[in-house]
Amino acid sequence: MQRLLGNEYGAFVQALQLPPPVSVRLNPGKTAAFPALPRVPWASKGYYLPERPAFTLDPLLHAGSYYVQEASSMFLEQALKQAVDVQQPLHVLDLCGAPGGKSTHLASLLSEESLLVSNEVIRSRASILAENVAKWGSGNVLVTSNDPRDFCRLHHFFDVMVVDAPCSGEGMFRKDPQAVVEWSEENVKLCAQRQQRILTDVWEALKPGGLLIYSTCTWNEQENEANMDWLAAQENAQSVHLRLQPEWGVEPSRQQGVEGYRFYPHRVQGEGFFMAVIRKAGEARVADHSKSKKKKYKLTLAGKKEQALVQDWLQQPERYIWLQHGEVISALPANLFEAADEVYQNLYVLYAGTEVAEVKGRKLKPLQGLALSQHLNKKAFATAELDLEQAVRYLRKEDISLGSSGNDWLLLQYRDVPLGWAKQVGTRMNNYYPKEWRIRMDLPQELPVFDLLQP
Ligand SMILES: C[S@@+](CC[C@H](N)C(=O)[O-])C[C@H]1O[C@@H](n2cnc3c(N)ncnc32)[C@H](O)[C@@H]1O
Repeated sequence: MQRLLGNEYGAFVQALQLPPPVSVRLNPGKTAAFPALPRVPWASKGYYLPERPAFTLDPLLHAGSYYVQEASSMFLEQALKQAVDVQQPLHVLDLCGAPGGKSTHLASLLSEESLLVSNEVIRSRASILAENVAKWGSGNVLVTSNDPRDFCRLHHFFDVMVVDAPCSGEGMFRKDPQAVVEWSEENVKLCAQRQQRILTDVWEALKPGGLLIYSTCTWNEQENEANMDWLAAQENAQSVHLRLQPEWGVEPSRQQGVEGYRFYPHRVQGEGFFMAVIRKAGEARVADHSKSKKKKYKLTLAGKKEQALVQDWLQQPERYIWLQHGEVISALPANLFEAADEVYQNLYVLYAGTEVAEVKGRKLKPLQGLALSQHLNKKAFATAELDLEQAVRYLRKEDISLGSSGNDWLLLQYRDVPLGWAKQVGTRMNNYYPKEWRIRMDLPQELPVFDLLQP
């Protein structure tokens, strides 16, 4: 580091002793709030908080109104906005997706006609990714759990690929003491080799003219510039230049042909991070979304009766195609059918679009994905507003009582933002919050009040 930083090394070491900044990114599909907080300069919805609150006790976090994300990582927004026309319908891959920071960010930046495939190879982590994607509620994401090598089956499929690679984590040293314990020169070498393998494996799935956005949370050159130069030389790919504002403090870097962007804690309010963007050789082509007549599809449509029942549960139902997988009915933007089917043919899909309902005999049970969808038609359901304590107890999957009676599904909300479903049975209320998602921490005597989304 001393070699890389020269006379800035002292300031760098000092910054490592300071507490890491806390930042969040708001979900524009769920809140129009403009909090009176300092902004993350390179991300339109990123804000710094003065200290780290007990986020777990804020119902709006569980509702997907915001995501707690380290600020440097939000630079992805600049790569995407500067290097791609995000108004176009795109096929985008987030290869190393869990827990979902970059995927939820991508979901907010892409158009509704775009398909985001959000992948995580480790199955247990893929479930957390699916949970965060469902909470974000954009409805145009397929969550998959595959090894990078499986993506070669999707030949020239993606316009953009984000590879936020597993790395030696030097940039996380002040946030995660375990990263310090695990660091060794040998591990850096192994990480660099694994990254090369991952990049080689997925390259085939990128369209000619497509973009690769590569990032790590480490500083050594082997895992960063050297890897990008190696790939660009091997594949004849071009470096993509991003414009930086001097006040951001982001440092451009270059070993050979590819320009990278470095984030140091003494220069930016964020953790250590590296990003580079390269373009695959060849002509860019717009994705063909037309439906082929001869093809045998893997996706099955929901029956007419079921479709009729769920139709008005989403706004603008004509935008969707209604799928049925086992007992689950999901909605997918209709223009994505062909592309989604191709993904289903080749990969293991864990979550698709918006999970709307489960077929229970002749009845339908609304699902959590619907409650948290940005496109939910609230008018189709009875709603009830919870106070903070009721909301937290609901999210702990405790029994709560609102003193009402009835016999129907209730959409429970906190500050007008949906949290999930309950079913009234007479005066009793059954809590349908997903068991795996429940808050497990013990409650303090007094709950903190969050004003994060207040102006
Ligand atoms: C830096 S993290 C991704 C963070 C995520 N992009 C976000 O913004 O929330 C790297 C991810 O790569 C996954 N991973 C580990 N080994 C991998 C491999 N061989 N191929 C692909 N992904 C791998 C890890 O499980 C981890 O979830």
